[in-house]
Amino acid sequence: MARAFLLVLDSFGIGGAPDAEAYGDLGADTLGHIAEHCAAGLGDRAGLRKGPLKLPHMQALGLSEAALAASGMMPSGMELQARPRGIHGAATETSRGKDTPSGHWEMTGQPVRFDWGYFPDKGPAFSEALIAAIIEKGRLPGILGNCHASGTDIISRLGAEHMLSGKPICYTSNDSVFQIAAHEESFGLARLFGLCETVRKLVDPLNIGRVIARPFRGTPETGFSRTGNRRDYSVPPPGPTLLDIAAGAKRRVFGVGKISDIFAHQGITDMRKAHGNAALFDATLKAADDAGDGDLVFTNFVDFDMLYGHRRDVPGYAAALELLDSQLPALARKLKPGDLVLMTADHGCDPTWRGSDHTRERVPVLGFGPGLPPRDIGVRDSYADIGASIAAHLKLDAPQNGRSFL
Ligand SMILES: O=P(O)(O)O[C@H]1O[C@H](CO)[C@@H](O)[C@H]1O
Ligand SMILES: [Mn+2]
Ligand SMILES: [Mn+2]
Repeated sequence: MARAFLLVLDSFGIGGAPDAEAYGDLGADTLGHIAEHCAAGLGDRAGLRKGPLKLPHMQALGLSEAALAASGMMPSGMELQARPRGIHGAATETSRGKDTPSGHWEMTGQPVRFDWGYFPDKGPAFSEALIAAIIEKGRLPGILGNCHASGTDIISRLGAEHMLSGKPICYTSNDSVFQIAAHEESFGLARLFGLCETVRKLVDPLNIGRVIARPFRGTPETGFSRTGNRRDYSVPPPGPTLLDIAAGAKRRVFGVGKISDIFAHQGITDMRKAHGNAALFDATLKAADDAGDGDLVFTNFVDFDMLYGHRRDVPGYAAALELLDSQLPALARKLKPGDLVLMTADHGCDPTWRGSDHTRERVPVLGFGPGLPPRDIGVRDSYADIGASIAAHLKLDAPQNGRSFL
């Protein structure tokens, strides 16, 4: 039994989703395209990284095998292992949304079988009635934005007007999200969080997955940048997840990073916030020190998605993968006999793809632990097999969906 660690490399898809065409994502492949660009010399950035993508530890576990199984193609510059050392394979998403909550809930045993509400990307995104209610209940002079946008673009475009007018910047994407960007000082952080709670209630009837606070700082002269105080207001998962089962069995469930937000704080006993992938890794190591037999440590590494995938930044994404890969031995050294580490992703966000949204892809499933035998688990037909396997490992009741591969 010992402990289980579930590491989500947010948006680290490996291509090959059988339904990608329906999302306009046929051929999208986050790993494959990063590797291809790096091999062609298009992943270099002075002072950051250079040359082909190097992920020796994930490759040793069987990442190339997983990618080949998922997409039918080998990532450029990566080779098959004579003998992969880890659990390796891929998983296909059954939930219809290619968003963060759908991916995380499915991997913990609750696929999303309903359709989320989305806002249109032609014309105004939000209805007049919704805007009027937000203005009234939020006591606002109005709103800015009201469109699909990339969050970094829209604050550089509207940040100055926001500071002058006091109107928050409201925008969305192809995900089921209502995002609110506001200046931490001129608008106020607490006020932004309060507004998000108000809007959360207003968009509940529209079945919107998340309201997201996007605080930023800066001036029109120096430019604006987002801070680490992002907060997600998610609806709760559609049923009990692996986290609820573990917490109900009196196990500790460490939610590192935005995990707690994604699960609307349900089933988390220890919330550990950290800003940036490096700090998230350190927080995971600290949780490894604190977790006891039967406990679960669940970390989301958000930078892959937020800083590099959505920003279509190949060198940044490649460097972040290489950093995480280089840190894996430090986690391995913290493991005790019987521990299990599973690494996966929640969706893709191919940094070479058009637009700035997520991409429908399969995800890798890699696993290791002291004495854990290597195993090809093939292509799983739902992410839910991940949660089912962790439940089996921790000797917990099985979640409602998924089949254990252990
Ligand atoms: O462009 P930013 O604000 O980073 O937004 C991105 O982040 C949202 C939530 O993760 C996604 O829906 C996508 O639109
Ligand atoms: Mn995500
Ligand atoms: Mn995202």
